[in-house]
Amino acid sequence: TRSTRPQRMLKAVQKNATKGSPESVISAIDYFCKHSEWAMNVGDEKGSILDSVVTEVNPSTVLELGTYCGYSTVRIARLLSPGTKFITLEFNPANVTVARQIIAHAGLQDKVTVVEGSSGDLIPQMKERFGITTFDFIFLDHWKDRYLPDIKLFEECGLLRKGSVLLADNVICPGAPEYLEYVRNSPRYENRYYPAHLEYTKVEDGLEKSVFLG
Ligand SMILES: Cc1cc(-c2n[nH]c(CCNC(=O)c3cc(-c4ccc(F)cc4)cc(O)c3O)n2)ccn1
Ligand SMILES: [Mg+2]
Repeated sequence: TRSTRPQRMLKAVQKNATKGSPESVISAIDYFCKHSEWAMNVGDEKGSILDSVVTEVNPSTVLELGTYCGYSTVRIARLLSPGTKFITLEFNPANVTVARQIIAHAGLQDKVTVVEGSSGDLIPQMKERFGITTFDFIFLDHWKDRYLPDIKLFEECGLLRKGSVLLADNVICPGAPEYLEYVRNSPRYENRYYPAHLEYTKVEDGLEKSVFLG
């Protein structure tokens, strides 16, 4: 049967990227998405903003929602200090398989744990299953209608501390209007919007950074 887009992306990484080089994996995926097939990776423009925020926060605990093929997972993991606890959640089991192979090609398999499942089920399990107390950095890049319920879940589960940084992809396209309204009207968050474009296109999109004030 016909291969899937993530499987074709993995083949492109295995063919074109140097094993053990995160930068070459990132470049190979961006090349594939620009010249072969569009795919919903955060991309190079928004990826550079992600890089700058991760570097600024220098987190000890990281959660990514929405692994997809592991592109942003590789971008984040390559910047983390040794000993950082990094967990990424992916709903689609076929994508989990592809992501683990792309992350391994980058040589970053020991830096991150890829967990299959839905955010609503897994967030309440973070403390008991992974020994997390709070997250220093959270990258929201999963189903856009889950951004709002999941930030409320983080608050309810006591997974945020004063200074925790949340960075949300796609707040314009596909959009997360209820999430934006919540964080921008809540006295408990300090927000900054980073204008950009939908990955590999000229369509308007952006990232919203929200710092939890406790
Ligand atoms: C509930 C739950 C869910 C998950 C989960 N795992 N994997 C994902 C991926 C979600 N990502 C997207 O849907 C997404 C879509 C577009 C897009 C698509 C089509 C267009 F025309 C324009 C833009 C662009 C993007 O940048 C995106 O990130 N979610 C993991 C855990 N729990
Ligand atoms: Mg996204």
